[in-house]
Amino acid sequence: MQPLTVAQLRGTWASVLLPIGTDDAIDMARLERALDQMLGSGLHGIYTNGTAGEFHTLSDAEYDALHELVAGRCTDAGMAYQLGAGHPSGQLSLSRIRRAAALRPGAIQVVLPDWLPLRDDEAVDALARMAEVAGDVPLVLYNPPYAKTQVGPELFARLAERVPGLTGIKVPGGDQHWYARMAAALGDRLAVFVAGHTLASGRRLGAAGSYSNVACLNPAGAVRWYRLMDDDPEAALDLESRLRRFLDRHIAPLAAAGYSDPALDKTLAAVGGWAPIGTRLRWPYRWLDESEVPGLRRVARRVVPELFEEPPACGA
Ligand SMILES: N[C@@H](CC=O)C(=O)O
Repeated sequence: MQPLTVAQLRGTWASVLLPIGTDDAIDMARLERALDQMLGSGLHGIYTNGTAGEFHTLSDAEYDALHELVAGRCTDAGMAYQLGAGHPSGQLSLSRIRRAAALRPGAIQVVLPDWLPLRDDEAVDALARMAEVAGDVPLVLYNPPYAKTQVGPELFARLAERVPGLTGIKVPGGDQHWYARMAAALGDRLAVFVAGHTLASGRRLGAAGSYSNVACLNPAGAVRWYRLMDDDPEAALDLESRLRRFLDRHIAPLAAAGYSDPALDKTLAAVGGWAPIGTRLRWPYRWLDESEVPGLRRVARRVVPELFEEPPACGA
């Protein structure tokens, strides 16, 4: 596909989640079924290899097989796609960026080298080299709260200035002061993507879109909510506050109990029940037992029914 410009980088993007078998291998048949659902859901795009996509567990062979599959299916369906090439080792990232770029995604998501925190000049150097390897495919810098190098508005601005190939960032977001600092530092030089469940309020403050946990819950529902943000902003904000209540009361305690982000995102997908992904994670991470899902689903369907207009495709 064509490289995505800052202005084109918008909307609700859904993570490819990996169905994992009891042998710890990726179940490609179930993955195909999940892709079928995602490709028919009206998403702005699909991406791979976020934390939710368990990028930190993939061998090179799995990385290549997954990316050939996703790039091929998206191209055939006319769906926009981004490929993740993050890796805690900068050297291994460069190799993944090179292979991802050959599959012509709209952008490549990267993380900064992550074993040791980087000085600002090292972060600039890392991203500049990644952009050089990506060639004409733009980069989106993924900087989650657990990244060793935390990038603030001023460093994002410096990265945008020094690395023209950087078009977007994927960050948790923040309060109105955070958005004001980001706007002052960046202007409209980068597309800012924030946490999915904050998108209705975030778009009002300048967010361009989300790599969305709401799309984990229900891809088609997340798209309907995005449209509601334009058609009826007050109703979209009301949905956001109910969604935050559900997450605060029912998902945040799982995080507090030590479940990882992919465990939470896969739990959301199981609650949505739109594809046979399952809650299982790859070794050594713990996942929520599927027996917990029906109770969570009952609550979610009561609190945010708009996200579940169609019946679940599969049961948990
Ligand atoms: N943080 C996520 C977004 C989905 O929940 C990711 O790993 O991409």
